[in-house]
Amino acid sequence: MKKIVLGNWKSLGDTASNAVLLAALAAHPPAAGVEVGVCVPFPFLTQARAVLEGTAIGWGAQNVSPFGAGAYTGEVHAGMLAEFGCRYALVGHSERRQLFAETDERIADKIDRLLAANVRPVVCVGETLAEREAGGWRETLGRQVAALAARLGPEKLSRAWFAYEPVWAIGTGRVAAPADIAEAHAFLRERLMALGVPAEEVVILYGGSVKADNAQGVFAVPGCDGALVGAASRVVEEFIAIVAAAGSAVARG
Ligand SMILES: O=C(CO)COP(=O)(O)O
Repeated sequence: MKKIVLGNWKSLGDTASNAVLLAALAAHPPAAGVEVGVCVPFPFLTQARAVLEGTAIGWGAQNVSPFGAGAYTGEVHAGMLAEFGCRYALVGHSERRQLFAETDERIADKIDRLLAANVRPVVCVGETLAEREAGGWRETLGRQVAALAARLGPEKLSRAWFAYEPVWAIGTGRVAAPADIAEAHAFLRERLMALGVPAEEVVILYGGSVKADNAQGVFAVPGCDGALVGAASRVVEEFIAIVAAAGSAVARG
């Protein structure tokens, strides 16, 4: 069993604080069976690569253009991410869906572009608090993955990773209960398989207020392949402790 820990730096950081964080990560290689990466703002890709190249730790972006190269002012296309050595790119984060009106169709196009450039899409899905309270979380997750499948088909979908990120748990300190994570992951896995993705290809992380003190619990959830960590990924001791917790989970089997 393998565990994945990805940091999402969001729109945070500066060259000086990144240098401290990246050096600490490079000095703490993950245990066998743990894959670690950081998704950084575009201007810091060069810095991340300079420190992490040659280590086991990968780097990536938090967004990508739904278009290729061309007259798309302000956009960064998948080929550029590939050139900068990105192993991953987040797609469809709830902050982008909510604040930048990203649609499932746009998200599908981004996934398509990333796959063509050999950059792993990490697709974020998750329900809002209102949807959970109304008992509609299954409908939201089902709609989100079905829309992607309709545009991409199962083969492409099987090459993406997913992150279950309930919107109400992001940046709130309110981590989802292990039972809720297990239930949502099982539901997503079953849906993806029903859409034609082979069981062994399904990778689902959990994201939402993962910290050093709850990471063990998250990694122990059946069917949870790892964590997508926001705020705590910007705190050296926190992120290193989360990576260590993933190592303990792998060792426990
Ligand atoms: O959005 C997230 C990761 O993509 C989670 O953010 P927090 O860990 O800060 O809640």
